[in-house]
Amino acid sequence: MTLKLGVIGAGAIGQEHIRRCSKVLQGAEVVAVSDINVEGAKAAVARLGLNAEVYADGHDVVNSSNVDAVLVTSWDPTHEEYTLAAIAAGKPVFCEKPLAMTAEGCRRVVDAEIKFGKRLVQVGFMRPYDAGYRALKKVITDGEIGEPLMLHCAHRNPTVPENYTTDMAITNTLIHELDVLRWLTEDDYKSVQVVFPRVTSKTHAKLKDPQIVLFETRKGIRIDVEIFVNCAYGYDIQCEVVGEEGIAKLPEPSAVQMRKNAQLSTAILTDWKDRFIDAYDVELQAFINDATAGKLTGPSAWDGYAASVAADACHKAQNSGAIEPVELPERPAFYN
Ligand SMILES: NC(=O)C1=CN([C@@H]2O[C@H](COP(=O)(O)OP(=O)(O)OC[C@H]3O[C@@H](n4cnc5c(N)ncnc54)[C@H](O)[C@@H]3O)[C@@H](O)[C@H]2O)C=CC1
Ligand SMILES: O=C1[C@@H](O)[C@H](O)[C@@H](O)[C@H](O)[C@H]1O
Repeated sequence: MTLKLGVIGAGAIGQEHIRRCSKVLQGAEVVAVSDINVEGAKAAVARLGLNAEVYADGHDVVNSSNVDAVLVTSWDPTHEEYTLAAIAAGKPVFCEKPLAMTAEGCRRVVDAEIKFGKRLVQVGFMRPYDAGYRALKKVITDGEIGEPLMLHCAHRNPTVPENYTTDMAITNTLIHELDVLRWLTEDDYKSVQVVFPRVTSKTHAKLKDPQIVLFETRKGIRIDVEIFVNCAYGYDIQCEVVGEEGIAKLPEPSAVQMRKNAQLSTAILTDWKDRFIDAYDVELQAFINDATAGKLTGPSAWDGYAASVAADACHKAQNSGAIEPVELPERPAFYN
């Protein structure tokens, strides 16, 4: 069976996901695409040589009788609305991160899904599908470094556009760590503080950059995450786990080592599309397989909610400068 996909949002990642679902992965076909920029969507469909309907309104994609499952790849503030619409239509939906702009919004999705009575939502947290993070988790769960005590992490982008603001460093960027570090440590956050180092001259008035986010987990692990989205030199994701018996570090992406002009060097990637290209393939193949089988198993609406509860606390901490509690309610049995 071929799963017929409708995609809402044909920008950077929308086009990447349309390409991989049409040209790389098995078992799916993109039959409908929408974007408020209809001409852009038409151009993307034509470039890939697809035979897909193009709509201006994402709800037409959700409600098309030709569409079996939906990918939401439009701007962050539109995710909740389209995900709720897909649930109302009883269609599986892969929603890019964040699931919603606030924990309250994510909770509406969780409640709608529970009311529907079956998992329909996978959130686009791709890092748990990344071979490097999976290898790091295995080292931890195999007990090779003893119990984790501290994590030192960094999320660095070379640059961001003018419309990227201080709060987006949390909702749009740190949200990946908020999910993957829960998954890695099998723990939840207890409290958070945000501190602002000296501001880079490469930022603009509405973005304080860099930021350091400090967590304590329920088990007492201390985590620091540097978010630096105008770091200039590359796209760089770091994660080091300090355990009782040793240290484990996220592997660097593979790159050829060069000896040239009296220098030893390895290139650093500059684009998120390349850094996690394999992980995106694996996460979407999993969604296609699971949606076809009628049983989703990837990052859930609850995971989206848990990340957003922590994100809300981070926003509070950005403004207060204080240590703020992260209060995640007990996970409903539906998500066990
Ligand atoms: N998992 C990951 O690593 C990544 C996830 N993302 C997420 O994917 C989403 C899209 O990001 P990008 O592609 O980088 O942004 P983008 O700005 O390149 O593309 C977004 C597209 O959505 C369209 N759009 C906006 N509102 C819409 C609406 N109501 N209905 C239909 N289309 C609408 C825009 O016209 C634009 O073409 C964001 O939510 C972002 O957080 C983005 C990059 C990487
Ligand atoms: O999700 C992503 C972008 O939306 C976000 O803007 C970047 O900061 C992240 O590194 C990237 O993975």
